[in-house]
Amino acid sequence: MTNEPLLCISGLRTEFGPPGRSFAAVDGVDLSVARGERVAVVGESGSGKTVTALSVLGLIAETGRISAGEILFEDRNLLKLPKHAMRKIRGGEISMIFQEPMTSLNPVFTVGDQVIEALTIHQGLRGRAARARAAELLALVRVPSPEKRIDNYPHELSGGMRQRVMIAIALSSQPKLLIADEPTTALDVTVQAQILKLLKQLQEELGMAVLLITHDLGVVAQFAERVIVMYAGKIVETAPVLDIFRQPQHPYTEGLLGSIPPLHEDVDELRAIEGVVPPPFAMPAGCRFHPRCAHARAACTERTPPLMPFGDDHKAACIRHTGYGVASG
Ligand SMILES: Nc1ncnc2c1ncn2[C@@H]1O[C@H](COP(=O)(O)OP(=O)(O)OP(=O)(O)O)[C@@H](O)[C@H]1O
Repeated sequence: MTNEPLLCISGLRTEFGPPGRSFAAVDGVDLSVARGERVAVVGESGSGKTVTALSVLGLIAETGRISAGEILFEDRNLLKLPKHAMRKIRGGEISMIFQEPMTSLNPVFTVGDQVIEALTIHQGLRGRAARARAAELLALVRVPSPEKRIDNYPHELSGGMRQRVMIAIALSSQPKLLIADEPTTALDVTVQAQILKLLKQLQEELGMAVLLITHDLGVVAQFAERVIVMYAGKIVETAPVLDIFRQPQHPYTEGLLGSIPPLHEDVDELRAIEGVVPPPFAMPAGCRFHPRCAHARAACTERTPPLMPFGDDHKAACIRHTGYGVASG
């Protein structure tokens, strides 16, 4: 990994709903990914992880819009690019994989056809050269007997194999950044671990950066170098992966850690955080986590805490450690 930024998001605000009655699903997010870095964005359902990723990819639904912020990819501001230039970057320099490989693959074409189609679009490859490269890509993602598997239809493959094919398609353009949104959630635990291991190996072999989105801190531990914790449309903590597990600073991060099942213990009940993420149209004032937070005081209901430093590359948006004194924003 180098420290040179590849993706740099600042002040991102993404809204949905009609003008005048819109609400922000992502509100003031600053996030960067360095070349060759593995970053995970973690948070419960509804915290704005997917909307952040879709904002980068220029794939926000028509009912939504990016109303503030900048998204720099290398030296290009993606929010200012013409549509055709953005289409070239998406699936090209920035690739993505999603949760459900069965719905992403077309059931009426062989997996080979689908890898070849991606190679034709992004690399201009056709015919025998495209087929040979498709087989190479299947081998790269460790699909056994790629020469045979290339002629299989998606339903002839297991869920894990289908996700490998999706990864092969995503890699066909030799992306600089791979965005993986819950790539292992639909898979059983053993296959999940294999896919995460594969993604990590590929990231190291190919040197691309990976932004992985997950609600699962177990996945974060297996994969990430740096972690971004999101809650209710905002980043509440960001730190190197070990710091997140050893010295979490935000009560929300502590809550997420409390809901990981211990590896070698039988537990009757996981300590999930009580309550749910508020919907974007009903955000509480002040710290958005305060209604669910055991440490909340009056100050927490009044002002939104900014991200404050807690050591090298470690920031959290909580005023608990300041004696509830420092709050701005
Ligand atoms: N097209 C849309 N129209 C209206 N609201 C939306 C739209 N897409 C997302 N939202 C809202 O934005 C908020 C953030 O959603 P997002 O999908 O980013 O959360 P997430 O953290 O990725 O959770 P999940 O893991 O469930 O996808 C949610 O409250 C969601 O309902």
